[in-house]
Amino acid sequence: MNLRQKYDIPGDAVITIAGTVGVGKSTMTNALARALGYRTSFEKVDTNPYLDKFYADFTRWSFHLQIYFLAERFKEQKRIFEYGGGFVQDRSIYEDTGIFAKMHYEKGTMTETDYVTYKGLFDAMVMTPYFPHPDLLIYLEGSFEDIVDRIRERGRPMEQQTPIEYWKEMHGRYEDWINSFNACPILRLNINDYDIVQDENSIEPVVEKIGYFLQQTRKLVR
Ligand SMILES: Nc1ncnc2c1ncn2[C@@H]1O[C@H](COP(=O)(O)OP(=O)(O)O)[C@@H](O)[C@H]1O
Ligand SMILES: Nc1ncnc2c1ncn2[C@H]1C[C@H](O)[C@@H](COP(=O)(O)O)O1
Repeated sequence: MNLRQKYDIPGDAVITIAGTVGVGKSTMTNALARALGYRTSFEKVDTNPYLDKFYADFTRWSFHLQIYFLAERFKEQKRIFEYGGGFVQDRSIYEDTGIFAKMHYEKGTMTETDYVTYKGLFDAMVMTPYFPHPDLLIYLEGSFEDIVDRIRERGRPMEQQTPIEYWKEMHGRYEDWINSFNACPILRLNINDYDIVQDENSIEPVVEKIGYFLQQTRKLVR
């Protein structure tokens, strides 16, 4: 019996991993997909044609980057739908608008016209009854200091050159965002409570929590 069966997790659920840059979403996505026998859906970083340019000049490229991410995530959504679920997704589509686009607009690095255009497109595509929301959003949280250490350790050049205030602002916004998020059920995990890098078996308590959580939410919708 595998972990998915042991904890009574359906084969067709869609679990999305949310949290600030560097918190450990990709690492969790891989570990969880392996444990559950699910497929993965990753955001493209290395082949993203706008990301380097965006970090070099937020004002010039923020609209282009948001449109690119929206299109990519929507294509992934279609792929997940076509497979009939059974996916772990690295970052939710909701963070694009709720964190990034909003932050750049409010900080003055995205114009109001661009923000209104982007938000209108996002709402028309995503916030409708036709868009299947994930069965569960796992929110990874940790202290700002631990997360900045992880960004440094990973060492993506564009992120190293970004002022620390950017990560601080984002960290604060994530707390506010998750406290008012209601598009799907949320499971919060603190990064100090597991260590899937040092100990692969520490994924089992996470899977157990997911199983328990999905059973509770299934009871609620019945
Ligand atoms: N549970 C963990 N314990 C220790 N280090 C971790 C853990 N999860 C991720 N990391 C490290 O933190 C860095 C960022 O992780 P990553 O999964 O790429 O984050 P994200 O996808 O959220 O940006 C990487 O260097 C990764 O090896
Ligand atoms: N919607 C976004 N706007 C701006 N930047 C974004 C967006 N989504 C992801 N990013 C950036 C942040 C990181 O530098 C990379 C990858 O994110 P990660 O949290 O490391 O998976 O893309």
